[in-house]
Amino acid sequence: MSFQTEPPYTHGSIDRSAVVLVNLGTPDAPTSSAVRRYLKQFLSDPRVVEIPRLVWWFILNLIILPFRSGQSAKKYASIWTREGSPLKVHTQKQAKLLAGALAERGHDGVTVAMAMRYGSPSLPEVLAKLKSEGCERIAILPAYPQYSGTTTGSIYDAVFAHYATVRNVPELRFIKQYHEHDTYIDALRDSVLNHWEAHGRPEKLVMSFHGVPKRTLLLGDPYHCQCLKTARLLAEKLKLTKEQYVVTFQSRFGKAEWLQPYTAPTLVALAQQGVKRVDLLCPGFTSDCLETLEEIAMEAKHDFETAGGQQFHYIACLNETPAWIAGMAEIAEQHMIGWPTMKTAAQREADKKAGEQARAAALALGATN
Ligand SMILES: C=CC1=C(C)c2cc3[nH]c(cc4nc(cc5[nH]c(cc1n2)c(C)c5CCC(=O)O)C(CCC(=O)O)=C4C)c(C)c3C=C
Ligand SMILES: [Fe+2]
Ligand SMILES: [Fe+2]
Repeated sequence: MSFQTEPPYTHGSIDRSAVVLVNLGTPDAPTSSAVRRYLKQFLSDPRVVEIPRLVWWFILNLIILPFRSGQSAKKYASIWTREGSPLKVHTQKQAKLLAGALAERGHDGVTVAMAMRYGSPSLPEVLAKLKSEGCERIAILPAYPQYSGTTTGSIYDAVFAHYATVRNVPELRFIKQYHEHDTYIDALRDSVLNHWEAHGRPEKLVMSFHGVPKRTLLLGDPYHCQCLKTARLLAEKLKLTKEQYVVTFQSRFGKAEWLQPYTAPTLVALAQQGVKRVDLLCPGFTSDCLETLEEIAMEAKHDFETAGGQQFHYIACLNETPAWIAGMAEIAEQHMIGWPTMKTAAQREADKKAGEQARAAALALGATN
């Protein structure tokens, strides 16, 4: 094992703090080859698919990638924008706005970057760039409010793997979850209330979360409990009774049982029971993406309407809403406590002088810089 050579250590250099907003990742283009590359990296992660590696290698390379890449590429093409994949575009905008929000709150020594767990910009390249810019403290902010080993756990893996080759590792903080954070729940409530103010209320509010295999729940993954808690807190803030909302899970992959109830069959059942209007919100996704814009706003809407439903309203993700940008800033801020991100000019000047004195003392002892 060898570690990267560091630039010569300099006493008194100004170090910065950084927040890295990390999302899942998305293909570089809505083409079969780009989707294949993305799916191969994503679905090869043992956190995502927990079956014996050799068996999975054959299934992935001989069945899933050849068939799914083309089908998924068509779906991506249906949501692609001139700026690119919605997931990446929103995450980029959120990071930029988060930097502004932190600066407004008085944090002038914080860099905000965004990175993807799969695809680009990759976590290793972003973390290396931050290091080259002198960021000595890094807070990792996953785009997922609810913790799951399949998502947040995998971001931890990638961060640890990157620093496993680095000699001078920065101070690290990880934001594990914010499924019950007031600012997150309030931002969701505002989105729903704004929608209702403009369009009236539905008979049922459907809160649809990305699914995971049921087995992960049985093995101790807290994701399911955290989704239910988010839903309960949001329902309380909206003053909904149990009959007025339902929690469902979407995006099932493969043949195994995933968390239930599944979103699409629930919508069909609601329509068959005579429910004419549903509003659907995806609280677990902080940015709109393939799973919300195509699977929900197109496919699920079609399923509901085909089964006799009349109005299907999709309520967009938090994306760049001011309440959510402020929410992210508050969450990040709470995890940077103790970091010198709000130093006054006088404090900085004093730090610089102390650094110069330490450097002079080190040179006197024979150090070379
Ligand atoms: C194969 C197993 C999968 C698990 C487990 C899983 C968990 C999981 N995923 C998200 C968030 C997103 N998933 C997205 C796309 C997506 N997810 C899977 C599979 C699993 N996800 C696949 C194969 C895909 C790709 C699309 C497809 O071919 O169907 C996305 C959207 C990405 C985009 O580019 O827009 C998000 C976001 C969570 C939160 C989660 C577990 C909690
Ligand atoms: Fe997924
Ligand atoms: Fe999907």
